[in-house]
Amino acid sequence: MSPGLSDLHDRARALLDPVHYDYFAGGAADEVVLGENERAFGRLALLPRILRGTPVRDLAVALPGARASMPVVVAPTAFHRLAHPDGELATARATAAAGTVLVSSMASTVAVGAVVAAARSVDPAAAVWFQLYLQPDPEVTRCLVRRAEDAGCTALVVTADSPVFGRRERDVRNGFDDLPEGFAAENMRDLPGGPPGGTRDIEMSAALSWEDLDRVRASTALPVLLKGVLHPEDARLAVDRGLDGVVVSNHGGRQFDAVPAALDALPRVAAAVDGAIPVLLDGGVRRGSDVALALALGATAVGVGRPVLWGLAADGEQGVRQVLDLLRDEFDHALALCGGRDLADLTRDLVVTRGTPW
Ligand SMILES: Cc1cc2nc3c(=O)[nH]c(=O)nc-3n(C[C@H](O)[C@H](O)[C@H](O)COP(=O)(O)O)c2cc1C
Ligand SMILES: CCCCCCC(=O)C(=O)O
Repeated sequence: MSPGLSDLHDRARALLDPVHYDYFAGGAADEVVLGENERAFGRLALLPRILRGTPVRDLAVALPGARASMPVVVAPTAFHRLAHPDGELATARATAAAGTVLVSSMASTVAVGAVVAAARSVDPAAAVWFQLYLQPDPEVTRCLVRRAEDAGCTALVVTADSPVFGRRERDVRNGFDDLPEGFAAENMRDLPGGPPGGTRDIEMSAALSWEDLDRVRASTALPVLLKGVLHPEDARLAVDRGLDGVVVSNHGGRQFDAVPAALDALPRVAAAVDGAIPVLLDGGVRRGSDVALALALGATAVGVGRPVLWGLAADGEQGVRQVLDLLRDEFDHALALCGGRDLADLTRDLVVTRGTPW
């Protein structure tokens, strides 16, 4: 982690309620995957090309429903008002100012309409995607999709890695199982079957299937991406079923502590997709060189989760700006040192395993 990010992390830890810090920082069970996500980047090295660069590099990338100024988007994370009173509004403004995409969590503490409005107050063309957990009651899912459409979101990201909620032992130890008084998952307010004026719980369901996802695909004209893909066969199914992108992700090590690091799962997923749709990756991205490695292994862009929360907790909108600016500068620097002019120059032949002659 760069000194800039680790400083923000230290400040965030000092400012946050320790129970909320643990919720943000923690992972499932022994937190093996949490650490592996970061260590996986350290096991690989980049093999630069020389004498083929340019002084000004093009970092922009076309994504479903968005053109981003760099291949780094803000991954969906819940409950930003626990990190800072401005919550998701601050994150949305900072992300729009950085010219990239905010994936707004269904478990946001600000309703999606206000999140999009905050982003568009900075840049009228700002792209916000809506992250969705399919709900067992299809009518609730339909309402959430409509809310995202009405808010002006430009894509949906369906998270499918949570048939049940991960065992997060820090949260169990801390007794953190509900939001404090005065905070709510605002997108869940006034939904069918919920209390009038109140919020419904977000439900995880092991009964959901590809057919439920097909129904969402058929119900909207928005691009639909699938998040939580690790098995190449699931990536192939996503292509076959007309999805618009996949996100290789183990939920930041928060769901199942027996899965591979996200980066280690990427090459086979990218091979299975074979360029048919964009492949995003999140989990453990902490440096611009991590972004370059992921792109060289087949990612179209990466998502960052916790670093954004540390920036938000440390310094609100400014802190999130700092995180995104830092990653952009570092990535641009890494691209220059690889002899790259644009993202297409980050190819598989640049990646070697550290510690073994190649
Ligand atoms: C505090 C926290 C809350 C999260 N909430 C969500 C969520 O609401 N929906 C979702 O799909 N993923 C959620 N995630 C997972 C992130 O989208 C992403 O996969 C993960 O944070 C990436 O790893 P990183 O934190 O190492 O960058 C959450 C992650 C964290 C740390
Ligand atoms: C049942 C509450 C759902 C909140 C989801 C947030 C999340 O995905 C996380 O990793 O935490």
